[in-house]
Amino acid sequence: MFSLSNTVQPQVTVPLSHLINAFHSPKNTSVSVSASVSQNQHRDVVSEHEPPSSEPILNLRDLGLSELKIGQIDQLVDSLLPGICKDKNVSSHWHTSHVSAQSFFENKYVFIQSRGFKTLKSRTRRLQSTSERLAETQHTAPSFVKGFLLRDRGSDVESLDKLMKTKNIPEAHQDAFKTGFAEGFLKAQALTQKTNDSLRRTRLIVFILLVVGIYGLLKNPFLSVRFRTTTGLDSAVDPVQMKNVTFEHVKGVEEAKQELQEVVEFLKNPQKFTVLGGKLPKGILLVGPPGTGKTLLARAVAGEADVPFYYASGSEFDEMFVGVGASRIRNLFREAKANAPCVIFIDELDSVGGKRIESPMHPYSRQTINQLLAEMDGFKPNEGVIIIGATNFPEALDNALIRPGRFDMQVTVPRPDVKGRTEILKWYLNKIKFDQSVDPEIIARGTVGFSGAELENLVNQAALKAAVDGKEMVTMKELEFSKDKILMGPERRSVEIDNKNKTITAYHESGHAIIAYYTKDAMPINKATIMPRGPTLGHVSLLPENDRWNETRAQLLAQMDVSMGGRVAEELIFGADHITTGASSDFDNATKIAKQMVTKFGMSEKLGVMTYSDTGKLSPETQSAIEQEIRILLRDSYERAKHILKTHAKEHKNLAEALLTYETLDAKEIQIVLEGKKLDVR
Ligand SMILES: Nc1ncnc2c1ncn2[C@@H]1O[C@H](COP(=O)(O)OP(=O)(O)OP(=O)(O)O)[C@@H](O)[C@H]1O
Ligand SMILES: [Zn+2]
Repeated sequence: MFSLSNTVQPQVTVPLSHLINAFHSPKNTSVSVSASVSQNQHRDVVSEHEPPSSEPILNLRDLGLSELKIGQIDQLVDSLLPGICKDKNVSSHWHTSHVSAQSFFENKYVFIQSRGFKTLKSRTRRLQSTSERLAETQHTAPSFVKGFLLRDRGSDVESLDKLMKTKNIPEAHQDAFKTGFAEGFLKAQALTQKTNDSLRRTRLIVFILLVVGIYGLLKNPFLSVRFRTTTGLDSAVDPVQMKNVTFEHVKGVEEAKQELQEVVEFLKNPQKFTVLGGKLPKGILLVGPPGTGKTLLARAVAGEADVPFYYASGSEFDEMFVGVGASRIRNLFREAKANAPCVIFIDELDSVGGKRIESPMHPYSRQTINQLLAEMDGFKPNEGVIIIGATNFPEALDNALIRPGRFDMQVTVPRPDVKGRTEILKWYLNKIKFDQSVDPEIIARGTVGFSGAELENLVNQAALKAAVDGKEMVTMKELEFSKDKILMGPERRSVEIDNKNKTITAYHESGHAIIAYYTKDAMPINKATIMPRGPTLGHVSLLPENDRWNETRAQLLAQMDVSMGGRVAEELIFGADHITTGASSDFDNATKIAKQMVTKFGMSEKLGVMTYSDTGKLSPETQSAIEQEIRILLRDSYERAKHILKTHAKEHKNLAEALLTYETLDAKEIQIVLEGKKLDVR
């Protein structure tokens, strides 16, 4: 994802995960972590902050830890912050962390700092433990640079976050909002020609970066790790051979794995595959929320096929210098083609291939995206290069990218359901010591909406908690503790669905399902779920038995009835005063059908077999006759749905309860519940 701090205040930025990698280094004899948060006395965006403190606050050895696991650093920072912040507002929900660590790495003092927006994105990046990312952005910084960096001010996160809160911006759009905000901010600055502090600072930092970059280049030959700056001066690419990462390591995303299996076959033997007539996309788009394992899956594809894996992050292509993004892409593909078969993975594809490219913030991204397109067009399918892109927002992608011959295959990587969550928890629990009290399934039930990365974090935090408390093993208590902690953390609020809402959703979705089940002409149910996905809290999906070319009047009415089922359920179960806004798209749906029946399909007796295309040209009488008909159709549909739900009140309740327990039910399971039989506990 687009990272604001990179662009407004270009600087050495290292995700926390790199810190953690540094900690894992065997040469690491002593590590200290210090954390501070910028204190906010802002009135507008360009607020002034206290310079972050740089004294180490805590010594890892004091904690008796020799190394930090992924996620533990977060907890450390979390628990340190309240002590540092005098300002209660900041300490209760910190949004930016400024963490610095000094570690003995390659016999040099390494200064690592991480800062920037604590978006969901940056959070998951922090959770990542990939060694290639370490290689990408690690810096050796001489002490004079260190001094500069330490004196640098904090960012403007608090004010932005507050603004987003007051404007009620949904989580999914927050990054875009921040981008827009920053763009507006920069534009305004350009307009008023005010060379203020921040701009001067930016220049200073660009200069420092250049120095650091050159320094890094000079140092390169002597180091086993490549040091790359965010300036992109060093645009070399190294493949990362991920031994040992296979599909076995990715839990709870069975469907995605199945879809990718064919890609693995292809990579194992591209020529043979194409001779046999196999046809494969060049590009595969992995679509899903942050931390669901997209990177892991891509890596597993390479691992399964035992081919090189090239990693690039779209946000790195965000350029300040002309043509660097484009030339990086060129280098990347040149390398990859020379080592085919292989996998090129582009994380955060939306930040290089997004639609919002004509902007002062991204003056050169057009070039970058064009280069990417040219490269993708420039090799034949049997050359054995597979490009896997990952994005959280497929809608934000430039259309040119998703045309045939480019990223023309989409694989969804959803948040895991209760079964998937259990598997993921078990997987990570097996890496630590835990006692018999631990029941992964109970934790899984209580973590609706958690991604794989968050579940991993949960287990690690529990392990840290146990260590800090001097316990030998993790028990259920620590797991519950870290679950609650993550749930109550500032970032999870939107995903934490309280029981009341969950119950309403369960009855709402069961309402749809019951109508579908007991209406003769409705499509068969595919599955029902109360897993939140995107903006929805749950959904019921239906499957037409075969492709429908024509639909009968009865089928259309049945579809309307099914749509009505959600709201009717809410009204019957919770009372007319407690109906929710959750049914509005259901009504849209039903209204659309009713309207088409009347104005297009000639299915209204009153208006006859005539089509009414341009409603603007109709007489007021005809207009109101149409509206009247639509209203009647909708009202009748509502009544039919009500009748069915009243008749099957018992089944409705059973189904809602089953959904509350299992979250997702497939067609067969729904049938079992509705026939009054007991579901096997999975
Ligand atoms: N399904 C999963 N099974 C096992 N581990 C997982 C799973 N999903 C996430 N993880 C853990 O979380 C880490 C981060 O996940 P990963 O980087 O693959 O997510 P992502 O979907 O690529 O996120 P982003 O969109 O932020 O790039 C992984 O390295 C792994 O340790
Ligand atoms: Zn609904």
